Amino acid sequence: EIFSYNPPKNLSQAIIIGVKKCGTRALLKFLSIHPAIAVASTELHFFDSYTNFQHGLQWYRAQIPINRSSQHIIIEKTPSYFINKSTPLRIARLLPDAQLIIIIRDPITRAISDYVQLRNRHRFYPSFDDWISSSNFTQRTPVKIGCYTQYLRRWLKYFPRHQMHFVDGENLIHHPWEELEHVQTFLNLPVRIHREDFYFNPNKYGFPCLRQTNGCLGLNKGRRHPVIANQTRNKLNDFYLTCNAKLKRLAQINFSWI
Ligand SMILES: Nc1ncnc2c1ncn2[C@@H]1O[C@H](COP(=O)(O)OS(=O)(=O)O)[C@@H](OP(=O)(O)O)[C@H]1O
Repeated sequence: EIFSYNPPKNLSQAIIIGVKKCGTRALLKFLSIHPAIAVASTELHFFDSYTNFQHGLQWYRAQIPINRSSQHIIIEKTPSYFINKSTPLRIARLLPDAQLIIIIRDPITRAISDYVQLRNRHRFYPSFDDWISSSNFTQRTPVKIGCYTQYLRRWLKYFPRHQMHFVDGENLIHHPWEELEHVQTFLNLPVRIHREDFYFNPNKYGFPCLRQTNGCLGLNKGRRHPVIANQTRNKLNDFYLTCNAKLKRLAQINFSWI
């Protein structure tokens, strides 16, 4: 039954499939100001949860209400899709034409961001440097995720490269309008999001916000990061060197931090 749903004509779907802690929320929020785009306000976890998946595509689509008649592209973001084993096949079966948006950033910064989130949830937690000093540091999920190619390979089995778009999460912080222009072009949309739509907020460590009410992200985004030792950085740099080189080839991208 769930495979028999026919999407309404003229409605296309894009999904921000990840990556966790790379700026997925900022990207979705910024895209939501485009007149043609409707977004899901929460992470839907439809394709990575067996229970949610049983609700079927009709349920999924109902989670993304269309508020304006101009809206014809619906977008949701669930960062765990990128690393979830079942998700690529499920999306390929149900939404074979979906456009996949993948935001990635410097894996070291990403690992620190993931670590800060974990530390906030636990009362006692080792420092980042101690955490990386252990011999099995590459097995820690926050470190592993930053080796993006391991997961990207799986996606490329189900989707051609031209159905994917990579966003530079570092540049989204410094020049959001540039990254958004690329996304709008990828989605075949006229460019409606411009430099004037943004300002940099000194109260949010200089992160960009939209020039509108509630235009900044919430307090759980843009957290303070710990300063890390050179030794830690070098260790992570060595680990990510091969991953990044593979990424450059596999994704055919050339971001400044790769
Ligand atoms: N404009 C703006 N405002 C605030 N934060 C911004 C922005 N752009 C990118 N970022 C970075 O996004 C990081 C959080 O990424 P995600 O939204 O993908 O996190 S999550 O996976 O949904 O938890 C978040 O990570 P932390 O700095 O560790 O909080 C930010 O570095």
